Amino acid sequence: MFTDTAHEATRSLWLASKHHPFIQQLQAGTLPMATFRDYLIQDHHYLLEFGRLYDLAATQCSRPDQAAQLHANAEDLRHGEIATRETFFEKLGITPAMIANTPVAPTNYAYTSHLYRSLATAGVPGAIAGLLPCYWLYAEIGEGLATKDSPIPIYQAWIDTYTASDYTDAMSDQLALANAVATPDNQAELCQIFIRSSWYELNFWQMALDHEQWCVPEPS
Ligand SMILES: Cc1ncc(C[n+]2csc(CCO)c2C)c(N)n1
Repeated sequence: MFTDTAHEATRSLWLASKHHPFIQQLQAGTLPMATFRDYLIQDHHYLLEFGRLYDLAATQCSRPDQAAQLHANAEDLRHGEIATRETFFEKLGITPAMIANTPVAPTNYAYTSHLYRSLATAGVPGAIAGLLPCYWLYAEIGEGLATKDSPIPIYQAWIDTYTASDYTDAMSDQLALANAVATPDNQAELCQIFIRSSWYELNFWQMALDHEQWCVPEPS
């Protein structure tokens, strides 16, 4: 099955994400709040692209049932993760202007560009394969973090998002969708896309930890 092969191929990358200092410090409560804030702002930009890509993939999908699932995923994302993050922004005093004035960091830009490229080069199955690690890796990270509470309530609230049962239940639908669009002909390409997304996931933690910036301001 595609998802088994892809999971096996990314074992060490996922382990590196699960053990990344960002995650360890989040659980220990030692992650600087400025780093968490930066992560949330970058991730907001990321999640908006994620939703757009689901909608775009849905418009290109020839199977009505799969198109409906992709649209539903986009809606669930907006009502779920994106809405939850709004409450974090309120608690932390992060305003829409602050978000709008923060440029998308290089790794974030490259990651979301990879997702669009996957749709462009490998069609709807490519987009689904590219988006799958985002869902699945966070579920596994949440599972790993569930053993011990973080002493910082907002860090624990972040962790709780990915251990909630409605989130983990939705996982099986995502896995089924990925296996439904994988074929003997596209499986190797989908696996490469999945691996690259997993690699970007790892780099995304490091981007937040480093407060990654462009060397010169973005052209406007
Ligand atoms: C860099 C990054 N990767 C993955 C996720 C997690 N995530 C993104 S979309 C989605 C599905 C619906 O919520 C999930 C779980 C994130 N937040 N940021």
